[in-house]
Parts: sequence; C-alpha cells; structure tokens
Amino acid sequence: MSDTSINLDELRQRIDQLDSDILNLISERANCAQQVAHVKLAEDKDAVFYRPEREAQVLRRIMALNKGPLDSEEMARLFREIMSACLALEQPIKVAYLGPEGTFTQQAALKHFGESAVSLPMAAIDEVFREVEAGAVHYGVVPVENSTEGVVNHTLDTFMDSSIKICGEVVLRIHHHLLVSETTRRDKVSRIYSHPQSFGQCRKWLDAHYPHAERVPVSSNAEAAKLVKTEWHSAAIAGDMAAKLYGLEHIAEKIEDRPDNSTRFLIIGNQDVPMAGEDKTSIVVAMRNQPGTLHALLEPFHRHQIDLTRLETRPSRTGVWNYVFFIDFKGHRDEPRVAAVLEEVRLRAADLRVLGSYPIGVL
Ligand SMILES: O=C(O)C(=O)C[C@]1(C(=O)O)C=C[C@@H](O)C=C1
Repeated sequence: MSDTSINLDELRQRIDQLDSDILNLISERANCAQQVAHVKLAEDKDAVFYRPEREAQVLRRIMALNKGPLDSEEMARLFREIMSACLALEQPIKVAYLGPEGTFTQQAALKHFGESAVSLPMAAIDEVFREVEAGAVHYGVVPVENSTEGVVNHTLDTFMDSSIKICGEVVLRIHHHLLVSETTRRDKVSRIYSHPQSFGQCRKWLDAHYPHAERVPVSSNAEAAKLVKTEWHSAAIAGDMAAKLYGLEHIAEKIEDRPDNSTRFLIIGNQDVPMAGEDKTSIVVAMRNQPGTLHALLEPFHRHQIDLTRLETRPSRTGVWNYVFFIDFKGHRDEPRVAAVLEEVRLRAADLRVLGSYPIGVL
C-alpha cells in the first residue's frame, strides 16, 4: 500500500468519526426542537411553530461564526436544511406558491423554507393569497420585483384587497437557459416559449442569437418547458428546476442579459413577526390628490433617517384612494423611530396599512 492510500484510509476513518458526531449532534438538536414545540403548545394551544425572526438570527449567527473552508452562504444553506427538518418535526409546514411545479417561485419557496416544507403549486397569485387567508396552507410565496423587469404589479394589487401579512422575503438569482428536448432539431429551432418577464430578461441575447425565431409568451417558464417536450422545432427559456422536471437539455446557459438578474419574493402569512435585528417594513399608503403629497409622505422618513428600499405607485382602485404608494424601508415597526414615522405618516395620509415587518432575506 502506498503512503497516499494509508492517508486516505486514515482520513476516511476520521470522516466516519466526524459523521457520527454530526449525526448525534443533529439528533440532539432535533430533540431540542421537539421540546420547543411542547413549550410553545403549553403556552398557547394555537401556537405558531415557524418563527422567521429566530430562523434569520440562527442563520446570521452561523454565517458570522463560520471560519471556512466552506463559504458562509454554503454553510447557512446546510443549516437551513437542518432547521427545516427540525421544524417539520414540530409541524409539517405547507406552503402555496405561484406554480406550476418547476417555477422560480417554487425554487424560492424551497430556498426559504428548506426541502422539508410541503410546497403546493397554485395557478395564480390571488389563489396563493386565498389559500393562505383560508388557512388551507400556512404560508404563501409570490414574486414581487425583478431587478431587470421591475415590479410584479399583480402582487401589489392583490395586497390592496387582502388582509394578509408579509412575514419574510427571499431573493433568488435568476439564471435562464435555452432548453430543448432530446428529439429537438437544434439547428432548426424556429419557436421559443417563455414567460413574458423572462423574454424581457433575455431580450438582447435572443436578438443576437435567435433574431428570427418566433417568441411565444406562455403563463410560466415551467409551462414553456413542458411544451417543448413534444415539439421538435421549439425551445424554451426556463431555469434549472423546470429543466430537471421535464428532462430537458441545455443549448445555452445563463442567457439573461444582466448577470445580476434576481427576483425578490415575499412570504405571506397571518402572523406578526417580532424583531430579528435586521428588518424591513412594507406599508401601503393612500394619499389625497393635492400638491406636495409625495413630499409630505417622504419627509418624515428623511427626517428620522430611515432608509427607503423601494417606492412604487399604483393606481387607486377606489374613489377614496387617489394615489397608492407601496413603500419598503429598513427597520421594524416596534422600533421607536419607526413607530414615530408611521404615526406621522398616518396623520398625513388618507389611509395607511402596515403589510408587515420581517427579517431582511438572509440567503
Ligand atoms: O426556536 C424555535 O422557536 C424553534 O422552533 C426551533 C427552530 C430551529 O430549528 O432552530 C425551528 C423552527 C423555527 O422556525 C425556528 C427555530
């Protein structure tokens, strides 16, 4: 036996020992989570098991403690899965997302809740809201903005008619691929299916590489992936999850025009989330249609030095609400300076609703 094989055996024995230690520690952690569930139930028979603020703290702490060689995000992803399995012991979490299966929204749901959550596809954004409101699922995941294509208006509009709360956010890097089935004639692609937003995100690449192919918009990338399965002259633009689900092959990878292309998703639910330490608040404000409205709305934020992260205007859907602004800012509604700003804005506005304070996305 050479020296390398002796070393390899020794290293594998060491790995076996470490795996046994990790196994015992994970089991001990899972036991703790089960005890947490008993404590929560003893305090309240309608106890809420999923605690977004605690999860954010756990993941941030792990990232801060990590000394490598695995990078902090990778390490946090591993702990994400451990926590997801621990939560499933307390209560299996059901999450509705904008489907069908294989969409980026499903990927976002699994990134946020981990693989132990049960994810259920819905046909439309309002259905995700309805399922959460009806208590058929614990949480919902909907897209809200893309760095290239901008806001998902439908999601914002649905908040106007709903009492649902925002419990969290998750940002996903969006990589699009040009996909075909194994029977596709790659040199004869004359039609490309995708969601309109994805066409928007890959416009320049398509103009350069497939200027003559017909671009057919469909309801989701996953739907596009499904369609090309049976058409020898068609391709789809979709992500990894859809490619895997429908067994498609890549003609070209990462064809999005901007390398930092990402989408932000919201986690919606029925609970108010306590402070995590690094939080965001989302509000919707209706202002009267008069001069100086926008200044009056924003001035308190400026004076209290609160960092706005997003401002969107949507047409009002009732006579009272002339202008409706969706505002995201850093801070939690329970912080005194945030509470003070909210009070001031409330006095100036025709209406104000806090959609939620929640931890800034960690992963
Ligand atoms: O700390 C809790 O409240 C727990 O339930 C434990 C735990 C965890 O595994 O760390 C599990 C689920 C919650 O969402 C948050 C954290």
